[in-house]
Amino acid sequence: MVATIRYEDIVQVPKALLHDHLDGGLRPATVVELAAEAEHELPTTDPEALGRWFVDAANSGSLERYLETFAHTVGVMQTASSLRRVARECALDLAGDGVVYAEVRFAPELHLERGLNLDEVVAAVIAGFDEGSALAAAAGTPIRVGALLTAMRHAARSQEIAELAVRYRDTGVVGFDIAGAEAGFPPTRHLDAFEYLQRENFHFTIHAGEAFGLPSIWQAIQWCGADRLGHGVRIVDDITPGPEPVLGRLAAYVRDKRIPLELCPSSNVQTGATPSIAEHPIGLLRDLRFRVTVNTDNRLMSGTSMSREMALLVDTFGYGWRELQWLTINAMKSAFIPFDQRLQIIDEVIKPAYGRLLTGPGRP
Ligand SMILES: O=c1[nH]cnc2c1ncn2[C@@H]1O[C@H](CO)[C@@H](O)[C@H]1O
Ligand SMILES: [Zn+2]
Repeated sequence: MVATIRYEDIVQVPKALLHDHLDGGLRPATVVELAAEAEHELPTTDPEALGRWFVDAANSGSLERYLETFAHTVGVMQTASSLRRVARECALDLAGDGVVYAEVRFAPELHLERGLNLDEVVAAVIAGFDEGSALAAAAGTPIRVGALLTAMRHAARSQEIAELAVRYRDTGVVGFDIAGAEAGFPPTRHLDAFEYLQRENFHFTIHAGEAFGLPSIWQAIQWCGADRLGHGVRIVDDITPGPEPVLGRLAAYVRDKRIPLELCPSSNVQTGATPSIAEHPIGLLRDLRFRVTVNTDNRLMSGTSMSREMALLVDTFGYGWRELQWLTINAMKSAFIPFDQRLQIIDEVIKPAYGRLLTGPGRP
């Protein structure tokens, strides 16, 4: 089955992406140019070497050290024009990689160092997504990009960011998230924000079960009411392996309620959440039919793309088009846009394209 899937075909086929950080996806050349404008000092100003530096530095085995690399992206995203450019290029790069639907997240509170206010940050990013999407459509690779506003879990601005997200819900923001170091910063610190979002009938995901285990996932779901789990990969700690794996109560709840797991294979290896792609629990979680999705997390820090993450799964687990379609439909079902719009993308874009690959000449 592996031989029947070519990388170019993976790029062509429509993909949906739910977990991608704006400040983790800059083009290395853009970091270099923006750093020169901002007088921000980089480890190197050669774009190729810089791209390698990000991947090497992020290969630390620790989420905290992985997150240190963001100083060089957030540092050059402090003006409306730089934010707009980065967002425009993000939409274009995702569309060029065959992503038809993306939710891209960023933390407005990290972009206030040079005088922007929170609203200006959000407006600049949304303008960039809109520009990039219009250019992508003109180039024949249409994409829809929604923003998720992230609050940093070690900080104390989550209520404010949640209100900001709701304010922009009809103009490009589709949900809310918390991110940052997980150990020591439980999601319940931000309970007020989550309760506010629930009262507003808004959507949110929570980074949980990446650098910390089951208590974090349990709080995210049972205390905070998360719609989805950012990573959630440590849910396997509640599954006893064997020929007939046994699910604990939390794992059973997550599967029974179809709570989407935003798995990010390459990122999980870099932060030490799993030793290798081959040992990544995505194989087990798929076999057990959890609502698994595959994502990039930070394309710059992982030197990756949606197509590359899928190709890794094809190479490692022998996935074919059927599995890639399942992952894509899972992601689209789990998106934060209205149900009818999700269905439309599934029925009119995703299924026809995979259908052709599943039945085409030489295909299984
Ligand atoms: O995998 C991750 N886990 C937790 N936090 C992350 C991850 N990737 C990025 N960020 C954090 O999210 C902020 C907003 O995008 C980034 O600046 C980074 O600090
Ligand atoms: Zn993330």
